[in-house]
Amino acid sequence: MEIVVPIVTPFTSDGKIDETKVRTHVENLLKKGVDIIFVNGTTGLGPALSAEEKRKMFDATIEVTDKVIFQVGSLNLSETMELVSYANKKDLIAVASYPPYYFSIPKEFIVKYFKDICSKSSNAVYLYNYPSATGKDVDADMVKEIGCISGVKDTNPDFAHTLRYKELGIKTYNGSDSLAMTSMASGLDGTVSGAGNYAPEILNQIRESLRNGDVGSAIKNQFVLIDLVNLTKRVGQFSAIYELVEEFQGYSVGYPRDPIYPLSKDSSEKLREEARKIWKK
Ligand SMILES: O=C(O)C(=O)C[C@@H](O)[C@H](O)COP(=O)(O)O
Repeated sequence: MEIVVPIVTPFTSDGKIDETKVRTHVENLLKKGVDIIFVNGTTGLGPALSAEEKRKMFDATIEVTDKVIFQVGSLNLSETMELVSYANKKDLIAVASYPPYYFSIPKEFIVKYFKDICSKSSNAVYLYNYPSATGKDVDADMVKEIGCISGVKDTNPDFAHTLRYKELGIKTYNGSDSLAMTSMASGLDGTVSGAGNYAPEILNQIRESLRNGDVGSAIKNQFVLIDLVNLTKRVGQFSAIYELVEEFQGYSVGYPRDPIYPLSKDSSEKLREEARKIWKK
């Protein structure tokens, strides 16, 4: 029942990565029971990061822990390969990648993309499958055809789709916050939860309740998480997370970066007030 958090990327007001804030955030999450840090994911605005910025996020995180999944994917394979090679010299759990997104490409290209990454990587290679964001579904049959994927984060409301990967005997996580409890209760290896940035305690409470057979409490906390996530989606999920980390964890993780605009002062205050009503810490 692992808790994996795809961390935010803390930017300064002029759009640079603030490595000190990365380390502070990672240290706190580990203290709060998070097991693995996923860098350069969706919540980390991965597709908006340059290769150098992805590397910076990875370097800042591995200063604190080697329990890291390093998302390296991009639409420039040579950049991705540079990051894979860079990771070959480091200690981490795995490199990961979403499939090439935006462009309509044949399935064979996706298979080749992951085979190319595997051929370069001395680390485990994980798939980040997020069909609603990338427009591509690299399902269990494709993973079998690729033949070298040893883990997957499947952000998918279709839990049966996620279970199919587990049949392959690979590390399997679901990346939907609304399925955090199900992911931990169902024989997957755990949950990947963006909400874990600001509410790691809730994920831990769900896990402890499940370990104690207290499904009632687990579901109650899952509903709190769902309500918080739905609240963030109403104002801009990826900007709202920065606000709620400060509100609930007590430190700043800087700002998002335009065009993922920071919330206005008024929106931030309203969000925080609503969030405190949902989660009476
Ligand atoms: O930020 C990441 O890399 C994640 O895994 C979480 C991501 O898959 C996404 O934010 C999940 O959104 P939903 O809970 O599916 O609305």
